[in-house]
Amino acid sequence: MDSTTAAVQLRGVGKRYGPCWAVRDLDMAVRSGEVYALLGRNGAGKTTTLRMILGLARRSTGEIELFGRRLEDWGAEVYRRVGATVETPGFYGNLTARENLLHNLMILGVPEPRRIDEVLELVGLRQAADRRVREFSLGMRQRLGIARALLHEPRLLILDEPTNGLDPAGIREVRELIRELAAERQMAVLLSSHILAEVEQVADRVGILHEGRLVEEVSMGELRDRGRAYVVIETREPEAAVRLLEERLAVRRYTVLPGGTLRVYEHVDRPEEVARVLIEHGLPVTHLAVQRESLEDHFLRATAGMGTNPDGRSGRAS
Ligand SMILES: Nc1ncnc2c1ncn2[C@@H]1O[C@H](COP(=O)(O)OP(=O)(O)OP(=O)(O)O)[C@@H](O)[C@H]1O
Repeated sequence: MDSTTAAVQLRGVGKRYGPCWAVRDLDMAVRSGEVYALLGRNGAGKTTTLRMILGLARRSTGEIELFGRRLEDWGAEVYRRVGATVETPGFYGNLTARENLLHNLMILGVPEPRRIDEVLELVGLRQAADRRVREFSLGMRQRLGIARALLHEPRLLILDEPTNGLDPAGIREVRELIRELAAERQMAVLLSSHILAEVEQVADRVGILHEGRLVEEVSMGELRDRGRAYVVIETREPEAAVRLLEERLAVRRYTVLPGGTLRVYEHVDRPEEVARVLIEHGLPVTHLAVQRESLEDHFLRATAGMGTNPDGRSGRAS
């Protein structure tokens, strides 16, 4: 595999259950050293996508390649390269963490018990190695699940909702672990989540999945560096404000959000000019500031058809 080959590549992948498409026309790729998050509401098709990649669900259309080779052309050895927490069985509560992992090592046919200490260290559970799993908190179990997925040193890690049910400290630990695996071990990490704030902090790239389709792909680096700036204006008379800005400042690119908040994608370097025009004409402005588009903006626009106000009125930016 050369450095440009994706760890996982999907082309036109779809899954139909009866008349309904759970996933449709999905094109995406994850490379080594990259954390890619599939973000979507419940039922968007995230788990179905991960299951197809793992060969747990048969796809209806398209091609999936792992490390440059079609999924069908791989034998069982592909599972030496892939670790996952999708549909994995639970742990034996009356066994210790170490005993559980030893059991998994035997199933995997990896004759290296040393590896258990390494992965427990990696996920921060070394001290708890000899405690019974039934005494573990949810966060510890989640990390133990990731440890199990790492036992055979996979190059691609697939995590379904890895921070589900964790408290803030647990979320941070799992997030740091994921970042470390990608940055320091050059692993490709593909995860699913419905929690925007989480994804924003862990992913390099985010694919927004909505009703089975990938509606937008956002690079977090780009978003941080060059997020599109706009002037946000709150006024009780948004329609009048729009008319004024069109007339006086020749504003063309704007959006009126449901609720009346106005976003103007021009004059971001001169917001005082915008304020002056509105105030001079007696328009009551309660808030005016320059902001940048966040992942939340992208998500809302991509999944809720945001960009037009309830009357469908908007400028070119929407
Ligand atoms: N075995 C199945 N039979 C029929 N429909 C299914 C099956 N599995 C999933 N679906 C449907 O496919 C769609 C996508 O489900 P999927 O579980 O992939 O979504 P998700 O984004 O992972 O959501 P969640 O976070 O709620 O699991 C849903 O409408 C779901 O009802």
